[in-house]
Amino acid sequence: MIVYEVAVAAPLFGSLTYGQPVDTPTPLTTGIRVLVPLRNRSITGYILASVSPPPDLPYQIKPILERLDVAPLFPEQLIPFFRWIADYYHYPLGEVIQTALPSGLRAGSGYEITLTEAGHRQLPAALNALKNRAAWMNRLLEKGKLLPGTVKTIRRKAVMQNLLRTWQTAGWIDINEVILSPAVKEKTETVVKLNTALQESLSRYQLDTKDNPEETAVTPAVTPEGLKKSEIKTLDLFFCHCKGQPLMPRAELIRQYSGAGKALHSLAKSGLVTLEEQRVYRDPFGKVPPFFPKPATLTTEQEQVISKIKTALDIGGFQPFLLHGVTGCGKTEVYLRATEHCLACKKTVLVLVPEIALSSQLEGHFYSRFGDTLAILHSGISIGERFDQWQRALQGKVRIVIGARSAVFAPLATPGLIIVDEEHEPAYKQDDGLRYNGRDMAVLRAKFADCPVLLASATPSVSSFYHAEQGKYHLLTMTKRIHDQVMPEVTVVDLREKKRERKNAFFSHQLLTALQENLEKQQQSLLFVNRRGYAAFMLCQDCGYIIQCRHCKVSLTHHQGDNRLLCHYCGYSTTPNLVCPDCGSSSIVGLGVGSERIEQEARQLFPNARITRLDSDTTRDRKAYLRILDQVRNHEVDILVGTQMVAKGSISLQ
Ligand SMILES: Nc1ncnc2c1ncn2[C@@H]1O[C@H](COP(=O)(O)OP(=O)(O)OP(=O)(O)O)[C@@H](O)[C@H]1O
Repeated sequence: MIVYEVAVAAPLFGSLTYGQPVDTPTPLTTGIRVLVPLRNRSITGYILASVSPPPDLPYQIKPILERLDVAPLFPEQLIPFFRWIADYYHYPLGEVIQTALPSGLRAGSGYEITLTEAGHRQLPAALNALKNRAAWMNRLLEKGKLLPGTVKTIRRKAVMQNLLRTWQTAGWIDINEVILSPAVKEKTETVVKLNTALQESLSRYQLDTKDNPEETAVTPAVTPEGLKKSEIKTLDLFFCHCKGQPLMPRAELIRQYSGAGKALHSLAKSGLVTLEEQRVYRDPFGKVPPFFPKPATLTTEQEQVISKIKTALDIGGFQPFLLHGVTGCGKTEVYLRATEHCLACKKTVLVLVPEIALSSQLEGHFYSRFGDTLAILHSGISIGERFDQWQRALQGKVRIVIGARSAVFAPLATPGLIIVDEEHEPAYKQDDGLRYNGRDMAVLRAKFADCPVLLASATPSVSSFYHAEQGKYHLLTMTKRIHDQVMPEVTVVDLREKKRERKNAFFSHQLLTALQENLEKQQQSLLFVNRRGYAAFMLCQDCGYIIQCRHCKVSLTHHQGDNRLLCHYCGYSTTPNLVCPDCGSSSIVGLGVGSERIEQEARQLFPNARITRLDSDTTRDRKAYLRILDQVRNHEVDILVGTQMVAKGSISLQ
């Protein structure tokens, strides 16, 4: 008998043992999801291994209820990594795996209620006798069925559960367990495929149009006899737009010519084309990232550092490096050359960035150098896109994965190099659920994958620097900026001085003059504020109470655009029109400054300037972020106001 070690997605430490599903004779593979019984529920589990059952078990092994995947969702090599994390962070193993996988993959079970023959006859009378009749009861009578979503809500109340049980015992309803499908599914599209004869015609057509580029229509030799005008036009479009490929998406043809749908249907009927469903990957790039050329030469420091990393890659094995390089010394080029070397050795590369803003910049660099052999994994892309990117990495269709901290779980079987950019960033720490540190997990993953790991920063974290000093990490140093650029001049202005003479509380004279000069010279300016929102906190003017989050007890930030007070810690929000919970006064004012406020003030001070704000409020999705970057690049912005997103080197001003 085959039995499996299964990690269930429930707060249980360790794993459980289940038997082969009753109706599936073939053995199951490691890394797939299954539905298993646990107490009185069915939940998702992940197969970790097939094991032989110990003899004389004092209990009976329950069989797996259902296999949920055909192919594994993660490579087997990741399992020891998951086990280590579960052990180290004292977190249930199945939930570690659940955290690692892209969201939307969770399947589960629910209950469906159907009305029986007896129920049809007797329930109406029983309902008439009820004092309060709920809406779902009428629906059950009308439709004869209640779906899992509704049943879940009804069963939340114990009294309703009892009522349902009574009806079930009376034989009026059946309550059946059903499998709920996961939120994300593979996306497919219909593609049109030419038959063999038309494929030959396509090759001839290409030869003809090569000699005679004016030729656009399908030649008579190509066109089979007796076709309708619409069919000829559709084939014509196919030949012109298929880029030499014998298949193209049906939707694209319909976009070009609305009659193509009907024509393709009849062409398929006569066997000239076939219509097939094909898997497509949702495009997270939205648009092609900007191109960054490869520098002709490397600086001496870059050469020295790259040579050390290349040696480590050639020798193989786990080697942690800490690259301490001043800002603008060309660390990105080090990543790119190391990646190039790693790919040449037929290995894969994992690159971690602390936040989405930075990932776009790096993506551009990697995309320029390596094309679309690259997957991106972070919360800035939709769950569907993330699922697709995960699948591409898993199936070996990409060789490089770039992403935020959760990308440390990327399903690359054997990464040859792991890079952690801005390794000091606190954003690598996950603050809820599995509270892991992405940077530390990257080092650990490299240890499991037996490959070098490169942590890089202009301001390394104290712990990494200490490890380097202790000789645990190899320290690589870059002290010179590219083209010997000087560091920017920094002036500290005490805003308390000459407070009364200033036009605005937040802008010093020096800042106003510098902004005015930049505008006159048609140069761009960047205003960094380390906090989003309008007012950093709300103060009761009568008793001095500061409005706090009811869950976290941190001060709430006023967001004027959304007209809400928001907790930046847990996301709790409330109306700004409130009275002081301490003294009941309604004189509450917003104090402290956020990016929204600075943007508003800057607009008042410089009404003719083009001002844009870049923070997580204005860039809720990645496309909005890329749009603002484009505006800055195209000099459509004079003053850019933003939070730490703007301070990360991904913005180059003119
Ligand atoms: N060998 C080189 N020759 C010419 N230009 C280079 C070279 N290497 C890098 N650059 C350019 O120098 C600039 C700064 O490099 P990069 O952004 O990689 O610095 P960094 O060390 O990553 O800085 P930060 O710490 O701010 O992220 C970029 O515009 C990059 O294209």
